[in-house]
Amino acid sequence: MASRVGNAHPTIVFGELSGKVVAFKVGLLGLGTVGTGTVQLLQDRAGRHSLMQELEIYRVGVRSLDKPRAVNLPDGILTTDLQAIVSDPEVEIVVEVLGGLEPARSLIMEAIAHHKHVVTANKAVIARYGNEIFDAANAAGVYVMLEAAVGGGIPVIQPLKQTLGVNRIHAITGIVNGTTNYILTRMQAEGSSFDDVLADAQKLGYAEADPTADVDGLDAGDKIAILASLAYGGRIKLPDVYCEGIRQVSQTDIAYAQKLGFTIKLLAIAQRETPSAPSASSAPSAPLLSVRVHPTLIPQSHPLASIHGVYNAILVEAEPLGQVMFFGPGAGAGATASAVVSDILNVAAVLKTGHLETESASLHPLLACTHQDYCAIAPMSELVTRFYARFLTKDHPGVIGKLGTCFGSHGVSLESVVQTGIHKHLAEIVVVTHNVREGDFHQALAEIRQLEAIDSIPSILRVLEEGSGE
Ligand SMILES: NC(=O)C1=CN([C@@H]2O[C@H](COP(=O)(O)OP(=O)(O)OC[C@H]3O[C@@H](n4cnc5c(N)ncnc54)[C@H](OP(=O)(O)O)[C@@H]3O)[C@@H](O)[C@H]2O)C=CC1
Ligand SMILES: N[C@@H](CC=O)C(=O)O
Ligand code: NA
Repeated sequence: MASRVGNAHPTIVFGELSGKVVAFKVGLLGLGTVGTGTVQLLQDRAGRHSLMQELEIYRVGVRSLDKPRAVNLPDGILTTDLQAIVSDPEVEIVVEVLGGLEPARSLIMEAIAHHKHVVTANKAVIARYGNEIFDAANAAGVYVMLEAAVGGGIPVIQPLKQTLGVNRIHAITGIVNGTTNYILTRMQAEGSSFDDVLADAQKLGYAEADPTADVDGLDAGDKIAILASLAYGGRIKLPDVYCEGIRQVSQTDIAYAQKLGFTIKLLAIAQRETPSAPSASSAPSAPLLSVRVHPTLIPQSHPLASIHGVYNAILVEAEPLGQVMFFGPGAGAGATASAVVSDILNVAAVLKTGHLETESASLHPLLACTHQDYCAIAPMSELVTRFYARFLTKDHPGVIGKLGTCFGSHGVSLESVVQTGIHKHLAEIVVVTHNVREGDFHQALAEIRQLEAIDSIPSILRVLEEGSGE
């Protein structure tokens, strides 16, 4: 019998024993969109990596045994006792695809306590409880893998941990939420209403159980926190991540953006605010980061402007590599299952080497997450970006001049000013600024709001800063 680090339970033997292939037993928690895709992939192995032959779906935990399922499982596999799965001595790898915070978090912690390796697609849990989960996993000598948690099927977590690890990352700019990209794409292409398109995204299995997480930018916030943590080698406090969703993006702004040569995307951005070259002291200091999610006007020529529908893309700017963009389906059963099963395979591959079987074994440094320190996040007021703002004003002579004066007195320089006509006795004026400190822009707006001629400011959106990723 093989034994693993610190495992109090009798353990299964990996690989071949007396000529008989012994499988890695997988305990799957959840059989919804991603769980079903995972089972389908594990049951259809021909033509895929040969190590998949050694993965066995041992138990599948669900809420209801009566629900019709799209997959056939042998009797006795399906159970509502998820607790029993994470503590079963036979189970080697626990796959958590339940979603939500609880019981997902507790089950992951319990699986780790029972020395199971964990594969999860749950960015909400990892972004909030990554600290306790990775501390526990490192202490227990087990892996927690999360490729499916960001960008669905797109390989981006493993590249950040491995192939990109030798680079200094300047910025990550991503479309990382399939639901909102699908909504924005259809609103822009067809003029469809927000609510109708959201309902379609839910039917297609893209949206979270509570789609608020998608629409309000929180899902993208969780994902960029995870990416930033990997790229900058430190933990991220989730409340420091600024999140603004797409509810306020209107057809009017979509039309203006198009006229001005932009497209509107929900971007998740992590970038260094301090120079990336180390100082003469050579001691690596934690970089000051900007980590944020907001709808953004991006030039139609930008590589992210052509990412449509449920597709995601993550543009990484790195030194010495330069720009690299990861692109692919960011949600959906098959795509996400591809990431889940590749994580299972990675764990199985390490286990097959027998690497963890001795007491002195340590986790593979390119698969484990071992950060201890926190990254410093700059306040949004310090962000330097461009802005788009739409004003409704009384049709008085000299209004544009007054707007210009207020902006000018706060150092806000305007790139363009457009007035298209009168709506219900009000003039509509749209301005796009050059790069400006966000705090200065808001001070100018506070002054503008006091102007007698201003009726309202229905939209304020950020515009991708000049020189960013183009
Ligand atoms: N959908 C997607 O495209 C993607 C999803 N993800 C992530 O994957 C995870 C799963 O998402 P998805 O498959 O869409 O979710 P679903 O809602 O489709 O499926 C959830 C599954 O978990 C089971 N479940 C939920 N809560 C419990 C509980 N308390 N006890 C027992 N079983 C429970 C459900 O059981 P039952 O079937 O009996 O109701 C269901 O099988 C989430 O973390 C999500 O963020 C990541 C990338 C893409
Ligand atoms: N709800 C998420 C699913 C994948 O993470 C999305 O729409 O991107
Ligand atoms: Na991924």
